[in-house]
Amino acid sequence: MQTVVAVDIGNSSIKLAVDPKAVVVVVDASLPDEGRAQLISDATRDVGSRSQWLVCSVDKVQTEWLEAWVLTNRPNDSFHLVAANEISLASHVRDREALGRDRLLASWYAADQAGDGANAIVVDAGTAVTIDVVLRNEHLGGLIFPGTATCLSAVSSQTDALPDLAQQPAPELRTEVSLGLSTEPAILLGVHQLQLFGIVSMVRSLEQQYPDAVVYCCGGAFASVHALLPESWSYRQHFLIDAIFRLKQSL
Ligand SMILES: Nc1ncnc2c1ncn2[C@@H]1O[C@H](COP(=O)(O)OP(=O)(O)OP(=O)(O)O)[C@@H](O)[C@H]1O
Ligand SMILES: CC(C)(CO)[C@@H](O)C(=O)NCCC(=O)O
Repeated sequence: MQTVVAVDIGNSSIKLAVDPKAVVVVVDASLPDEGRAQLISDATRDVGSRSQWLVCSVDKVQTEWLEAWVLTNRPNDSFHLVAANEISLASHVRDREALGRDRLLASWYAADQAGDGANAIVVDAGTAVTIDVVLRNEHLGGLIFPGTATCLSAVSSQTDALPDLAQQPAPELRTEVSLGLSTEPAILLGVHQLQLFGIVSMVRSLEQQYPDAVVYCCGGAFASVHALLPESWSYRQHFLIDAIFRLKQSL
């Protein structure tokens, strides 16, 4: 059987897996070309030729780079970019092509996982955070706002005194709001708690409006805080990768 390499290209990382049960390899998009190429080459070393790369992307430059890498290094493979019309979920958004492919795919998969036409809310906390609502198998629309690292860089570039802490590790968070005792912890706690508590309160409001919605959370920013999410929410670290393997079954 043909191997599928599932690839999720975001603005901060390329994630790929060669099997639904395989470890997902996360390649930092800011690495130099050789570094990214090495990680991708290692991850696909044992994959047979004539594999199909099934790619969901929101970053054109990374996509063109990866496609060129596959063409040069694995010329017998095929490279398929998931198109909006391959995702069978109606959406109320005005321009379906402009809707992030990751949002459309995650919404379709959330509805699939919730099952039986159940309502779903999907939160993807990456470079940008997105929250999308699916009601009775229709995507209603969503929200987009800057993610943690994006906020940390922005608050530094827009001020004179604040350092850029985008590369700093996440502080330990609790269910109550904690205070910082100097500038750096004040910024880190402020931004990380803004993300966590902002997401929780907006999604709780959506849950009131759309009762019985199943909530799915994914994206890099949940890596260190998913234990603090409401218990009924489902944290699925690599939701988009799972969605690509599921989509393959319906193509
Ligand atoms: N261990 C961590 N703890 C907290 N936040 C993290 C951690 N690792 C990554 N992040 C955050 O997650 C972001 C990257 O997440 P991810 O790789 O899911 O983004 P992406 O899919 O490339 O972005 P997008 O889909 O928005 O284009 C980083 O910008 C950073 O804010
Ligand atoms: C918001 C991001 C960056 C999140 O990955 C992506 O979904 C995107 O580039 N969206 C395009 C705009 C939109 O979804 O309306």
